[in-house]
Amino acid sequence: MMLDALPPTTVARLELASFSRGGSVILRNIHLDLLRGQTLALVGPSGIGKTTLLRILAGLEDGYSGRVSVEGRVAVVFQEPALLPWRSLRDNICLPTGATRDAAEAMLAEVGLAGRSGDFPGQLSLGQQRRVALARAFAAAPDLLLLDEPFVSLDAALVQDMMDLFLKLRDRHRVATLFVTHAEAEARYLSDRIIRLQGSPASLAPLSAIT
Ligand SMILES: Nc1ncnc2c1ncn2[C@@H]1O[C@H](COP(=O)(O)OP(=O)(O)OP(=O)(O)O)[C@@H](O)[C@H]1O
Repeated sequence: MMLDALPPTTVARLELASFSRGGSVILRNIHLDLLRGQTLALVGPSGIGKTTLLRILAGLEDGYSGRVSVEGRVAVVFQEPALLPWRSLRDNICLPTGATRDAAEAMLAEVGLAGRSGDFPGQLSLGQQRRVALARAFAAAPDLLLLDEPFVSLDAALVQDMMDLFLKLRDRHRVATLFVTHAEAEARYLSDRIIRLQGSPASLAPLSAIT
């Protein structure tokens, strides 16, 4: 949704007065800007509303008061890779993004899956499927990238590989990123700024900068 023109470096602006679910206020008074080429990490305890905030930015939630302004395309990477099992890796990228076959294969090569474009998701490990999900997100040439715990349950070496891969793609595509994580070490490694959600999930959840 685009309501007002944003400053040129601002890809998305959230001005949330409140969001309620099941009669409880989950989020209140959250204002943030996401800037081109920058990564904002969102941390906080389980159940506080991190995914909800990300979903509001993605346009997947209504029922909030306030406004969300986004300039351009949005791509989301959830915890689960959410690939179509009956489609090849190439089709998993081309169909949702409109990328050409060549572009999809080039993106798969970028994430270390050269020559695998005709394979199916079931032939891949979870870590490899996550790479495809990241490739699919960047193939959409997003202006705003929303990552919801994309490295959870991967081993430490693979997390490091995935984080370095993300940094390479982010810098090339100059995307604005919101990165939701429990892992503050990941947040520090990847982001320009870290923000934390605090407070009871059933009441106010003010946001405060910690870096
Ligand atoms: N589909 C849903 N229906 C009802 N309540 C929900 C739903 N999804 C989330 N909630 C509730 O909304 C609140 C915020 O959930 P959310 O998933 O945004 O938290 P989170 O900080 O992302 O948690 P986690 O770190 O565990 O993923 C929680 O109290 C949760 O129980």
